Amino acid sequence: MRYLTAGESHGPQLTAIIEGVPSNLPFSVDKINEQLARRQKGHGRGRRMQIEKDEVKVLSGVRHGYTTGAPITLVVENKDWTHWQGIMSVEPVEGAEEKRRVSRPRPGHADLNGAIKYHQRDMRNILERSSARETTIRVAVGAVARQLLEAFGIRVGGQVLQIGNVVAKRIELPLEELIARTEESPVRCLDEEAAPKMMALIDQAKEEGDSLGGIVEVIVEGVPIGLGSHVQWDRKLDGRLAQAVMSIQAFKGVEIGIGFEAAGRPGSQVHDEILWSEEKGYSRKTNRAGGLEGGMTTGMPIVVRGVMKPIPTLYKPLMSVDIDTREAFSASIERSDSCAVPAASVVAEAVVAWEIANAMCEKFPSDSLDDMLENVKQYRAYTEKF
Ligand SMILES: Cc1cc2nc3c(=O)[nH]c(=O)nc-3n(C[C@H](O)[C@H](O)[C@H](O)COP(=O)(O)O)c2cc1C
Ligand SMILES: C=C(O[C@@H]1CC(C(=O)O)=C[C@@H](OP(=O)(O)O)[C@H]1O)C(=O)O
Repeated sequence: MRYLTAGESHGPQLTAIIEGVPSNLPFSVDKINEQLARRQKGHGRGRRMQIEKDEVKVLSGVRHGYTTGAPITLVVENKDWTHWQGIMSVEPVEGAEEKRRVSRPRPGHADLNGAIKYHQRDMRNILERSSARETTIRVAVGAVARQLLEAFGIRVGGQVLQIGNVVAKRIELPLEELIARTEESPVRCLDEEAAPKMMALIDQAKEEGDSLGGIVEVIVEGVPIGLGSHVQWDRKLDGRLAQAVMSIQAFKGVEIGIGFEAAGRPGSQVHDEILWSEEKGYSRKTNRAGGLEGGMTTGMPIVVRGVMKPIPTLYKPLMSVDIDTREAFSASIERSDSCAVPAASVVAEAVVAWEIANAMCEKFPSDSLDDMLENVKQYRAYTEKF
């Protein structure tokens, strides 16, 4: 499978075309909207989230509730566009190019590098596309991937493990329960002591005109052994997951399993001993590898974490240089999120779901769900007996 997204933050809509989704997959628009709504929640978001109410339109590739195998087109409209029509107009509009022109690059954003690279003197032409508004449509794409994974009993959940300097206890629960409980938390955190502290810290940062980042974790359960491959660098599933998570706006680090902690531990406390039983076949005593060895799934839960930097737009302004005058200025802003870690955890789940669904389609014949179900069933029986 593959997909592309298009659309600007304040343009009329975001669009994705997904190619290669197996035919005959039961397809629910409501399930996509559920994921879009999850992404819009979370303590610390700015005024834009009060304007938007993200809902998907499906324009192709689905008929009478099932995929047909043809490319699927997803669209989410930007409600804010009504306020930006002239400024974002495709056709020239008199005077509009000067209105909301951006000549002052924001530190921590794509503005300056993009302007230089693409020969733009109005940095709006960069920021409109680099904005994390684009994560909306990636969550919609991920929601399609989730529906494919569901057909094989593969579930994806996640939690927030850190916001600013508040570190949560990592609580292990059956995945269904974890998914239900994180929905109840405005910061998507299961640690009941840490969650209120995270919220208070976000409020404090907002008051002080500052911003916060954090750590999110994604867990995938029910994956067969052997997705991905050790034979070529770009087929290694751990590498592909890292790229997917790192591609989320503001993500600066990724780890799988115990990740960075492995550096300080002796090997005896890193590697997972192999077990075999009549009922389960092969498994691991522990899951420090986070479900991946040699670029392939081990059949244990996949555990991926990502670090999000603090939001770069600050009400407490940082210094920059105006590209017209080359004079220093201190940035002024109208609105921004103070913390988007809870929202980003939903985005991380979506991009991970996509990579796993894609790996499933590579491993098994995937023109139709019928082919795929049959093959996965046979393969699972084979791995249990191996
Ligand atoms: C869900 C989400 C919401 C974000 N909201 C904002 C925001 O309101 N203001 C802002 O300056 N950056 C925001 N960002 C981060 C920027 O989009 C990102 O830092 C920027 O595009 C530069 O890219 P880089 O940090 O990946 O290098 C958000 C990121 C995510 C994932
Ligand atoms: C719109 C979304 O996030 C936006 C991401 C973003 C950025 O610079 O990345 C900046 C803000 O947009 P605006 O400048 O319009 O207030 C966020 O609201 C969204 O998540 O749907």
